[in-house]
Amino acid sequence: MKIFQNITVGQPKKLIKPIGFTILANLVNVVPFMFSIEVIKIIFNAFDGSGTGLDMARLWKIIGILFAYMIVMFIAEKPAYRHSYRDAYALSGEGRANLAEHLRKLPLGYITSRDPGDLANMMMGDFTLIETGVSHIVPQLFGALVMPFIAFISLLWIDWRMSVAMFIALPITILLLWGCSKLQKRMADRQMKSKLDAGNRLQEYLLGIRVMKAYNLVGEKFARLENSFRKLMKECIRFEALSGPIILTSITLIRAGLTLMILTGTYLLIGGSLDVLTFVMFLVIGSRVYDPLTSALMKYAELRYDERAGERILNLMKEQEMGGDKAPNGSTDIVFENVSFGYGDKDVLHNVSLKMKQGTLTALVGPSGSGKSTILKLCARFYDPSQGRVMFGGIDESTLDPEKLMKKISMVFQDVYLFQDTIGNNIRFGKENATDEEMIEAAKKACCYDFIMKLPKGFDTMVGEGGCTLSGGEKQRISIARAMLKDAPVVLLDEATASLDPENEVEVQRAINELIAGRTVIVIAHRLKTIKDADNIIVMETGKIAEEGTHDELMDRNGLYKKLWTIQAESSGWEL
Ligand SMILES: Nc1ncnc2c1ncn2[C@@H]1O[C@H](COP(=O)(O)OP(=O)(O)OP(=O)(O)O)[C@@H](O)[C@H]1O
Repeated sequence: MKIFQNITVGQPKKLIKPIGFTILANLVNVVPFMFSIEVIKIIFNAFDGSGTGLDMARLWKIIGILFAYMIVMFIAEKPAYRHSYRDAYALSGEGRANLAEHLRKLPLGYITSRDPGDLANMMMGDFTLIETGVSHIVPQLFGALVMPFIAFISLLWIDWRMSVAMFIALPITILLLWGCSKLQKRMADRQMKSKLDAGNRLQEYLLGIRVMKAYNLVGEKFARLENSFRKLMKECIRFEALSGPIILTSITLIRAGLTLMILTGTYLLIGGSLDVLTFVMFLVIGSRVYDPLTSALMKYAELRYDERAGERILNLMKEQEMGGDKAPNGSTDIVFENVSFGYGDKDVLHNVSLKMKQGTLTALVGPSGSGKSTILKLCARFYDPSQGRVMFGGIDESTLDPEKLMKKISMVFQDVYLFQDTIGNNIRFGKENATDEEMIEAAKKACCYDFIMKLPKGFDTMVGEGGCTLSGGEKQRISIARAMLKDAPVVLLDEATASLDPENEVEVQRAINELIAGRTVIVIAHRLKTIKDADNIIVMETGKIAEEGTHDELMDRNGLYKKLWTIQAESSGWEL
């Protein structure tokens, strides 16, 4: 059934053990109940005026059995619990890891189009719902049906009329719950959306608090946050207002079975077709038989959340990963053949053809938004082109295994992200099994050794979330050390020296020169002075190649490059 498929994120077999153990536990719980009926019989026989004495021997035997039962239960319950929960936690643990792995393999375009808060919520919140669903809610619902089922079957033999009266409401209740499930699912959906929206608003509020203060936007942004909280509150109340009556009606229906049975029993007793002992037995069973079911029903509404959580995860898992299984060959020539590409509906590159030869330095220049970063991203196969081909060493990149391709490429971006880890480990992301010597060597070449050694714990110093405790230039050099350690033959570089102070700029430039020596390099240059000696300069304009050539050739051509060069030279006081 789809609900079990969803709740277990496609592994319904993981429900077998939790349900099995819960049913077993409920079956075993029937034992003392059966014995209490036996005790009633013994007492009844002793005091029914027939002169039979109290069967003490039998009573002691029952007490002994119940005592042994308690000990066995105590010993057996622990492993049963462990087994049933282990599968649920394994499911969410493995599921989270699989989802993270899957996200990594999806095209970057998909990830950036999704809300990060939504993805994080799926990873943590939705899997927690799955855990509870698989370990508690589904097994408890199944387990709760065991007692009524056994009681119904056994009581049918004793008196079918009483049994039917007692249980007639149960199938009606199940039908009612099933009938309302679609509506509940829709409400759970709306509530989840509001929860997500409130989470995003909160994240925006906390991250942007500095800007809000600076521009006096706190009132406006707070109103947005408050509205989203209010909407969430409304959705929660709406969900409860809908679920509450459904659950209460179900519980009332079930309890009505007891009243109906008493009515039937009284009628039959008066009519002489039912004896007192049987009536008392039904009364005792009727007062207890539905207890587990009513308490499980209280949690029934949660099942809808769990189902939706699983469905969201399954839908994400269905997203197509980037294909390709070929390995790159030795060549690192990169060629664009009539490449067009856009982000969603927005066309960014139009029929671009270019060649970046192995061992050369190619510079991409052009106005902001002309498509330079997009070319770098296509080189690294963060996306596949919508038309044309990107060839790496003569092989179409869309047929290459993305991970094998990335082994050949180092990237240094402007916005460096450092993980919340030690500086040493942040550099080691370049090469996991690097020795300390290799790491230190890379740090020295990237001009970051000296400042790292001045930090309280050197390479063991923790970097704050997002690397906020280091300056922009320091973060840049750490990312260069990382790329240095990776030692890939191709370097993609988004030149980041423009925003640095002069001292940091010199250091970063020295580090970059070390990194690119002898490799195939594609660099986005914001300051043309730094790429004057490039083997080839590609000038981009609105997603097309406007010009191409060496610095001298482009200067002679008197086109966009010369115009950009002149503007920069005038504003910075360079000499032509
Ligand atoms: N993830 C994205 N989603 C949607 N549009 C994007 C995305 N990334 C870039 N763009 C758009 O694509 C166009 C080209 O962007 P790109 O970053 O390639 O230009 P660029 O030349 O590198 O600019 P800059 O020099 O300012 O970094 C821009 O209009 C930009 O707004």
